[in-house]
Amino acid sequence: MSQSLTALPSWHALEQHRQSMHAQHLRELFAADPERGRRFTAEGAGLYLDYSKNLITDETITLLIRLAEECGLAKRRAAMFAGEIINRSEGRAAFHCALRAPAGAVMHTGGENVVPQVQEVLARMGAFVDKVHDGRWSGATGQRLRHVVNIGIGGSYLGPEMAWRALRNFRHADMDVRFIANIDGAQFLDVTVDLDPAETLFIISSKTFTTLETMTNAHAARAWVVAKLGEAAVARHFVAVSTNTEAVRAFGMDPEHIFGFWDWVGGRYSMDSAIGLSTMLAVGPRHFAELLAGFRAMDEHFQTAPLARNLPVLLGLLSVWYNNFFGAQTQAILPYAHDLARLPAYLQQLQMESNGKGVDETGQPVAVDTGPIIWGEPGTDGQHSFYQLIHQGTRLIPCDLIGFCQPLSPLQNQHDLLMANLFAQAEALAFGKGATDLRAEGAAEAQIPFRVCPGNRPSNLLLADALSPATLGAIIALYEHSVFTQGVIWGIDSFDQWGVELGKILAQRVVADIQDGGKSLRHDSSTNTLLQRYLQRREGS
Ligand SMILES: O=P(O)(O)OC[C@H]1O[C@](O)(CO)[C@@H](O)[C@@H]1O
Repeated sequence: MSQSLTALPSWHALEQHRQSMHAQHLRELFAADPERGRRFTAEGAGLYLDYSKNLITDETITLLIRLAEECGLAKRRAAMFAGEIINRSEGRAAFHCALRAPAGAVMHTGGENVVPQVQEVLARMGAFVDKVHDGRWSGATGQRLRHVVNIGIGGSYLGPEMAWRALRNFRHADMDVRFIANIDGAQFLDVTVDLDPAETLFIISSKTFTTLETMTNAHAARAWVVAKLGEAAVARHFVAVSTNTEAVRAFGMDPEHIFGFWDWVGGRYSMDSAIGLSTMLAVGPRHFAELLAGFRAMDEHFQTAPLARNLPVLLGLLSVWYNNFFGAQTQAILPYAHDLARLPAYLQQLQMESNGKGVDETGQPVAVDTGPIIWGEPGTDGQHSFYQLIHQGTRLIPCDLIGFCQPLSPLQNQHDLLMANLFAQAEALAFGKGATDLRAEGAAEAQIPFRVCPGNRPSNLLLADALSPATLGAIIALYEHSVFTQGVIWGIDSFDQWGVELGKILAQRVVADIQDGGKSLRHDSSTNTLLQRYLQRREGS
């Protein structure tokens, strides 16, 4: 696919069109078209996208849409929603859209309508959450379980942690949710330091139930509970979320306490599956249902809106535009919402694990760059740190700025100040400030080269009314489908992640080497020397 990608008529046309964009500046594009800020907008699932401050013209969008058509986006999208095996290297469907299908919908994969199973797990989750909330499910000593610790990593952690923070205003009054992901004991000790095992419920979240970090932390948690409450307490203080029921049983957990999901749910696409149990414990079943409704609304928009007005398609194609035609290597996610502090980290896995691929679906090397590096921090913090490089540095960094009209945490006029910064940054990025304006303001001539902000730095601005559960669901599904759109253009499998396996296997070998005291080191000279030094010095002096 990717060999022929560069041979597509639309790709050629985009290359030529890109040349014609060299001399264009957003200042002129806006001056030439007073309607630009209204025309280059789209709406769906409660989200308003202003993409007018991108380095685009009408022709750019026409050509990008043509590219999507020539790459068969509509057909690939239909295949995903039909539960076909689109994750070919793993022989699986990527059917996360079935997780938010309404009860009664019919969605087949592998010849089976999976909606009843999804609904059954959701109902079990809801019943369990209600019991924890009203105290019918208590700890082994009869005390209320007020603290939930989710043990999981990657897709079994980033979504739940992001949602715990994002939905701060919707939390059940006395639920405290914490997360242990890292195998570094520092995190376990830090998270549990002030917890009482008698009031703590652990959720062991792992699709495979084999992940070293998660299994190690799960055993540490088990020992921590057993030390205070005895072996019999495990059943009251541990539940599991996994597709691997056999392994959960082997861990010693009652099958009744397993909340399952399916191999057609990728880890990084699983926050709306049972992996969201900690989210449901945090915000309750009703808000969790609203979160799913937000995902669903964006699924519907993605399936039905014309490509040129389709939010995920536009975002995905704009990413391709900068990645492949401007050589942009990174993309910044800048939420102007403190509660979305972990969104950049969440989207990092979603985008980089999905589209960080060097071969196409047929196993041939790709001919063009694929997934960009995703990074970011909430505004306004980032403004006082790395925005300098975005405004005046030598690299082009397309930015997604995200804001909300209504504050859920009103404090004096601070929301207006926050939003003023958001709008001002988008303006500054696009239009900058030239030497003429600086001179007119009386800037010292010697300072002018340092003070000029060239502008012409692209951004999307995503605006929603409030950071509600439904809005969060819509935002996540927006990025899921944007990532999908990009993957279709590049012709890659966005749903496997073979690249992370090698490190896992080598780590197991190194663990064995450390355990036998380095007697038979068979690595390269660098690794051997590092291990020897570590073994000599790890006890300290
Ligand atoms: O849920 P599991 O199976 O423990 O895997 C955790 C994470 O590890 C990965 O496989 C990558 O190492 C991710 O894709 C996944 O989200």
